[in-house]
Amino acid sequence: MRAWDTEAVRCALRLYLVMGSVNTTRDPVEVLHQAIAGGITMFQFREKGTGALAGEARVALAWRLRKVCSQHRVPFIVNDDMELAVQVEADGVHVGQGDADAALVRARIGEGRMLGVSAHSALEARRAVQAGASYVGVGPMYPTRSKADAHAVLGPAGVAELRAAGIAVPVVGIGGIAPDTAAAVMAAGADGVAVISAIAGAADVRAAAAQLAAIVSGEQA
Ligand SMILES: Cc1ncc(COP(=O)(O)OP(=O)(O)O)c(N)n1
Ligand SMILES: Cc1ncsc1CCOP(=O)(O)O
Ligand SMILES: [Mg+2]
Repeated sequence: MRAWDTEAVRCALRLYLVMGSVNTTRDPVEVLHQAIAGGITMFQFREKGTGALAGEARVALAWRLRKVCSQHRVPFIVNDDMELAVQVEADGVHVGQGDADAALVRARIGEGRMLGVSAHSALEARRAVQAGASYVGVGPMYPTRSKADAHAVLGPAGVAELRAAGIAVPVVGIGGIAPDTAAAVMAAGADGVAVISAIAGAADVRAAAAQLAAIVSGEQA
């Protein structure tokens, strides 16, 4: 299992697709192929919400998506479920403040995997780092329809607050991010943006990913 040092994590966070079967009307495997072709740098399997797969069907989809990421050397993260992450040999897990305790997840997945933790304040971010987080996900940056129980909108100021408090770990912004807002999240101090609908819901997935990849790399305004 590849060890994920801080700079490798920072690079992986650049353009981070988060998706499950409920986030697209197409085959998620094909969407992932197109997103990788467009330039995503990490993928998170987030199978939750109304209509989400469960049981063997969920595990089977996780394996299919995991194999696509392996073929293209794109890091594969599992949302919430540390046992599924271990089962499908994921590169990491992402948990929120209402999920399993970050320190317990770190102990379960070992030091060779990434641990992402959601944070809505510098205090939560500091506690996540102390628990062993490899990166923190901060949001929602903007209003989102992809997470029914989202925290109050923070805006890019939520990222700037962490940096002003001296939080130096890799940070990714998430929530309602689109081509016209991604640059502001990066300018606030994020190392990358995490998106669901801006890519998974796009008519042309590859083009949507490529546009965001150009923006976060500074090649396009
Ligand atoms: C990269 C990233 N950041 C934040 C989240 C949100 O996680 P969480 O607060 O646990 O909410 P759910 O996604 O589990 O509904 C995330 N998934 N990924
Ligand atoms: C998982 C998650 N965590 C905070 S907002 C959000 C949903 C992001 O989805 P979208 O990019 O479609 O707004
Ligand atoms: Mg969660």
